[in-house]
Amino acid sequence: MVAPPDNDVLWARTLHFTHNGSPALNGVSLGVRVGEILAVTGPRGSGKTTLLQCLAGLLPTQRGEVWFNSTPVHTMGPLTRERLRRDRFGWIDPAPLLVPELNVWENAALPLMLRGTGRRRAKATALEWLERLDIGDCARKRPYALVQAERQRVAIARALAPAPTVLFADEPTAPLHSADRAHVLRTLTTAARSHGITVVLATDDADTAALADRTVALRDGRRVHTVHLPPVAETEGRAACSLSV
Ligand SMILES: Nc1ncnc2c1ncn2[C@@H]1O[C@H](COP(=O)(O)OP(=O)(O)OP(=O)(O)O)[C@@H](O)[C@H]1O
Repeated sequence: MVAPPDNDVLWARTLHFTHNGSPALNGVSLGVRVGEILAVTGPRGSGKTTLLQCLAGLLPTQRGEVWFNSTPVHTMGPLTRERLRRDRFGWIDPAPLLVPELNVWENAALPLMLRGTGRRRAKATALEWLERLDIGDCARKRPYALVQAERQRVAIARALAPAPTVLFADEPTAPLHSADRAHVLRTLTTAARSHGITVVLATDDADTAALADRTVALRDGRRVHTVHLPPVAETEGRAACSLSV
């Protein structure tokens, strides 16, 4: 086993993953640098969610290696992976999963309290994040009283509140209206940059990927190389458009 480069917080080598016989990842290798926002793009079914779940230790590695800060994740047992996720990682699902019995601030404060932060401090931090995501007014409501887009903001606040080392965001703005999307994404990326949080973001939306520092594209469980065209002057762009038409 060769340890990953020092400036990579996460590193995967030739990852393969099969869901009940159906292949999802087919030899994916990648490194995620400390503090970067990395977009994982690709069409539906290309393996984005599976890749994030393997990197986050949610799925056990079947073949290949995953390293976090020079520690092998692929050799960890379920309990060690669970502790790693609790203490170092944050996760945002495409649909918000909140605890129905807890109110909004309690939901947002939950990961902090699970890490051992006292209730008062956890509440104050959760409230700050809820304010940043424009959902502070709902702090005492229960999840059922919120619309889906508000619940997703709570889920994002909950993921950011403990300032995880790595935040995995799987289509985090999927339930939001396009008007809300840009604001929530900008809040997420600004917060990540100011707190030095590394973000791995799965998306099939080009506008969302454009906010990342770097993009890794998947197709049928493999990495594919994308060509980045240099920006062209508006007139040249128009000429190219009309030519292609
Ligand atoms: N629990 C599962 N059981 C069986 N097959 C699965 C399961 N999860 C994913 N797959 C299959 O694995 C492949 C990769 O799925 P994955 O969800 O990782 O891709 P994705 O790019 O995130 O797609 P989407 O954008 O639809 O979530 C697909 O063919 C999918 O049908």
